[in-house]
Amino acid sequence: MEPLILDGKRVATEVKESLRLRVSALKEKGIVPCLATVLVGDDSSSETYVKMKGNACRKIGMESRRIHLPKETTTSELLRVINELNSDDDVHGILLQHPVPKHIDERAAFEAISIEKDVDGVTSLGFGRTSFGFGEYPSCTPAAIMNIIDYYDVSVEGKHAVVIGRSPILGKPVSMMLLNRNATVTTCHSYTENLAEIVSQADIVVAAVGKPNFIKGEWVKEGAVILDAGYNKGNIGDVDYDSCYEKAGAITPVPGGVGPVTISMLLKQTVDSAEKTAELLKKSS
Ligand SMILES: Nc1nc(=O)c2c([nH]1)NC[C@@H]1CN(c3ccc(C(=O)N[C@@H](CCC(=O)O)C(=O)O)cc3)C=[N+]21
Repeated sequence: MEPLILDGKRVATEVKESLRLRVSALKEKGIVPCLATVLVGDDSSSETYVKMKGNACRKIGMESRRIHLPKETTTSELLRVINELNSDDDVHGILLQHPVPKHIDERAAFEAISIEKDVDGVTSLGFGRTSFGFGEYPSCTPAAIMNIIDYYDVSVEGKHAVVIGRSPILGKPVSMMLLNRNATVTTCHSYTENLAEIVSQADIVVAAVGKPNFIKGEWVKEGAVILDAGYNKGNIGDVDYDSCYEKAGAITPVPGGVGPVTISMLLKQTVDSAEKTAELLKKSS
């Protein structure tokens, strides 16, 4: 049987439609939700992603402030920029695009983002809260995966979810979020032995390795739900789509799957943050 195509574009469009109304309501109160994006260096695909994020903001009436720093930027210079954004009341969310050039301490830069503005869920505090199940802003790609799962009513409780990848803003937090929804979670990574055998036991497969077409259809159980969070050069996912299509019960395409929803989650969490500012202003006036 042909799998259900999990249409991320459609999910993202619905999320963004609902945000438009919230953005106009905020603007009536004099608050323009604003996301600051920080890009260091001149990696062309990072530039494309950051542009897409800024454009998506403007399309729904939000503001985006784009900060582009040269590749020679030092860790302390980057920290200073982040601290300025932290104390700027007009900025409701900060996104530091990963990866930064190798000489920069990326973890230190992520940690410098204040928790109120960590709409991209990159701080250890944000991760810890998300893991405990009360985090306000989970990382955007994990949030997107959960959003797609919910939109299509994929059942999670008691299911075996196999996550391939354990990065701090993708594999690790999505593993925790699935665990919090009562899945049985296996997190695989580059040291995992018998990967194919583990994947073959999965009801839900989340691919987050960053290796093009890595997950093969032969590994996958008939009827499994496959979510491809991989982004590789040339818009190629981590899932070998054609072979997995034959086996899957449901599958996200690339492009048009997890990616667009990731951006809509970033916008949503920035609007959430702006609404909290509005609440605080109301209380203090
Ligand atoms: N701090 C940080 N947070 C991130 O969330 C983050 C990051 N760094 N670094 C890079 C990755 C990558 N990422 C993507 C988001 C959307 C698409 C996306 O929308 N892609 C479209 C196609 C893109 C195109 O049309 O060119 C699609 O899949 O349909 C892709 C990739 C967010 N990331």
